[in-house]
Amino acid sequence: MPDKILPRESAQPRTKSSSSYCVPVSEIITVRETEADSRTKDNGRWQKMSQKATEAYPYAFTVSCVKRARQHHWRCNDVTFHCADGTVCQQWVQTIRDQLSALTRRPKHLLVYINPYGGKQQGKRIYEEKVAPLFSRASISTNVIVTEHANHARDHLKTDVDLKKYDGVVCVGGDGMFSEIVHGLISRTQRDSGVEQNHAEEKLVPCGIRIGIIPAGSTDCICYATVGINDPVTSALHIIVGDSQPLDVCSVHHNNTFLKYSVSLLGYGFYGDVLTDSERKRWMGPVRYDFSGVKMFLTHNYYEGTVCSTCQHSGQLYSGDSQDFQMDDNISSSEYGSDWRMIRGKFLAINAASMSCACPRSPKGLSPAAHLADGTTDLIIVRKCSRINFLRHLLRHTSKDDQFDLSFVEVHRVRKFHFTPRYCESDWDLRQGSGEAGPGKRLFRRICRDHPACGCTPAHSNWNCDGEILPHANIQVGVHCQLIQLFARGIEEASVFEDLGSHSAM
Ligand SMILES: CCCCCCCCCCCCC/C=C/[C@@H](O)[C@H](CO)NC(=O)CCCCCCCCCCCCCCC
Ligand SMILES: Nc1ncnc2c1ncn2[C@@H]1O[C@H](COP(=O)(O)OP(=O)(O)OP(=O)(O)O)[C@@H](O)[C@H]1O
Ligand SMILES: [Ca+2]
Repeated sequence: MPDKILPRESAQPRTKSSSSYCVPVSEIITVRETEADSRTKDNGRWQKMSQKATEAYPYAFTVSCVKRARQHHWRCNDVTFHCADGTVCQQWVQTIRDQLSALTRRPKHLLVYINPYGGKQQGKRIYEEKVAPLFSRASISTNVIVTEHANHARDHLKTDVDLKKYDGVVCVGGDGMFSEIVHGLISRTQRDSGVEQNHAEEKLVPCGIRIGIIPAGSTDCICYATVGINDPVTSALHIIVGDSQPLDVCSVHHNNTFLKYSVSLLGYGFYGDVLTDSERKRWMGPVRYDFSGVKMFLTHNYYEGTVCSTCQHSGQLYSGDSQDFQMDDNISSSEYGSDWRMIRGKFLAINAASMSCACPRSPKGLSPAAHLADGTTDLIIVRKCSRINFLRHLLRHTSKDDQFDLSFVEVHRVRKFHFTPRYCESDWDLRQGSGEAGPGKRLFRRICRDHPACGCTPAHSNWNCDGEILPHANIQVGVHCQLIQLFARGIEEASVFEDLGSHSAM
């Protein structure tokens, strides 16, 4: 490597001294020859070089690289290096370009879908102003499609696209838009491999193409939980450097019919009701969730039914870290066999979190220790309790206190679960031996369900499946380990932000 090179002093914290600057090649976005001007823009600030120095080092090149900022934000930082010799300068630029082209995990061609109506309806502007210029600097070519209706992206991916032309699919929008991409790609992959999605026990084939998310939604919990922040520039940079993060996907079936896939939250009761109520208030934007959240908190609906879950996988006993979680005394050998745990009762919420579900409302999320890619989902069961106790549980999502350390909350790390609402359980009353709800009472419950104005608690809620309402309460869920890959790397440790000198390459 050429040795006569003088970096501009920059405000980058990684600078070890005024004459050395370390950047891992894997974090370089691009390099270009620049005018050796006495005024150089480094780190967004104009810096002046002395006349003498400019004369001694008349050649320059600029490296654009990742710079870490607070709270997991990434930014693109320009550092200009000055050389005495033009050939040396060119050699540097060529060497860096060669090193960059040897990075095979970086995408070159991307298919981008923009939802112009997600979140605060800023998707198009965010992409054009913040993301497209970065992709173009990184020499990534794009095919951009602005969606015209719901499920446009999903159906396009399912049937029309030649996926071989692309190294990744990017969505600009929220969790709902991401869900469209996931459904399109998984369905396409299964169809191409001859796998029948309607069979709940079928092993699904992993998708071969990575997905990027540019956050422009209302919750953006997938971005928050896999990158650490919902910031468009940060996500664009993770795509450019070619990060990979596998993700588990839950399949949801009703009898032997496929309903949906879920990657973040499957929530019955409270989160199902919040979503159902908030869909009618879409015009409010992201604040609709807070409005409906308060309303459903005050309504305090509870639902009866049975949850059966297992942490076994393909006939082998699961030996993961489920002992981290408190176990309950509901363990029973049920009709499913002794490996299944059956929990019956009245619930305020049944939540399956396949990732932490961290979001701006709850930076630690619904299940702070959930794994992104271990083939399990965290089943959180909140039994019927007083409003004040439920509020204690909710409030703990926003503080350091453990939201599971309450007598009416339990959590199990599972690979499969089924839920049957009470009104679907034909033999419930026989098993209870109470005769409490005979045919007359059942008819009454049906009338109540059909006429909510009577004021009693409704018989069933809806499932919130990653922000989409599911029409069936009775569902079977299985986790498919690492079915998809994201352009992300999981949440970086704080130490990465403090000291980067150890993996330098220049
Ligand atoms: C007192 C403050 C308590 C704050 C408790 C905050 C807990 C928040 C947990 C958020 C979990 C988000 C899970 C992500 C799910 C996504 O797949 C999905 C699609 O984007 N988003 C939603 O369904 C959107 C779901 C949005 C749910 C918002 C719930 C807001 C609850 C507010 C309750 C207030 C009670 C106040 C009583 C006076
Ligand atoms: N052109 C479009 N017109 C109407 N709806 C669309 C269009 N494109 C996509 N959608 C649908 O809009 C819904 C919401 O989009 P998105 O997830 O991007 O935003 P959000 O719901 O505000 O955010 P979040 O999911 O993070 O809460 C998705 O379910 C998606 O299917
Ligand atoms: Ca998981």
